[in-house]
Amino acid sequence: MIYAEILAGGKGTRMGNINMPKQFLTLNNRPIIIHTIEKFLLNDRFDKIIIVSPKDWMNHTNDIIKKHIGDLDRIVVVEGGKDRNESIMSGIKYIEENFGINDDDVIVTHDSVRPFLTHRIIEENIDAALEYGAVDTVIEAIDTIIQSEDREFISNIPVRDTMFQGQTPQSFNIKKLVKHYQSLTEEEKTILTDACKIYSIHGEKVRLVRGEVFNIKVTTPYDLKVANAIIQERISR
Ligand SMILES: Nc1ccn([C@@H]2O[C@H](COP(=O)(O)OP(=O)(O)OP(=O)(O)O)[C@@H](O)[C@H]2O)c(=O)n1
Ligand SMILES: O=P(O)(O)OC[C@@H](O)[C@@H](O)[C@@H](O)CO
Repeated sequence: MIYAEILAGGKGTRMGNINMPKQFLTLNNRPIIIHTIEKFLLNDRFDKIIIVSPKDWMNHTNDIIKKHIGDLDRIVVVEGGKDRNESIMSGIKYIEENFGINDDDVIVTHDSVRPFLTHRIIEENIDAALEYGAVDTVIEAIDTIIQSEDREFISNIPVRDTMFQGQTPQSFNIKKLVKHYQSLTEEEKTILTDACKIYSIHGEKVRLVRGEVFNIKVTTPYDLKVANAIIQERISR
């Protein structure tokens, strides 16, 4: 089975003073998360599309899906966890309880607040997850990346050609992901800002898929302006 998991279990604190998590803010009159879900619905390889939502926003999530998309068997809303990786695991728990996990099942996980991903990115994630078992979506670093251990002076300037910026989707063989996640210590879990690190921390290979510069994560009020500009530019084409 091939699953999509759209991560919307966060609060969006860096967006500042908003009265709802950022994934529910609108772009061109439709919630950001709806734009994202629609990209996944266009791909018929997904057996199930799991949406992970904060507990208090599950009704709202179901309501806006009904309103903007309709009542679809392929979509289910489940409760998120206290951090992003726990939210990923909540979706996997749902899969385990309802369908069981087979050796070759894969999951394409994606930030609900990256509404501009493309069909190509999704397709390449599915194919690479089936072949390699772990996939990250990245773009080449445009700026030189500066490393500073003390945050005051440069400790290293890595060769830029070897530097990439991580986006999503991140896609995994589900059995392997569960195995690796369960073997992490509690301390290791707290330093993970990224699901692929669950693999690299164990020295495991993760295949790269090229993302797009416009596949932005709507994190701050500035990003929201950029996202609106992208939408307006697409409407006027
Ligand atoms: N417990 C969590 C935390 C985050 N996410 C999701 O992971 C994605 C990327 O995370 P981020 O941009 O950091 O979202 P927030 O945690 O909501 O933002 P902030 O850190 O500003 O509070 C978002 O779609 C967010 O909803 C999630 O599913 N469960
Ligand atoms: O650390 P943050 O909460 O900003 O983001 C966590 C993830 O969403 C992030 O690792 C992917 O979007 C890839 O950049």
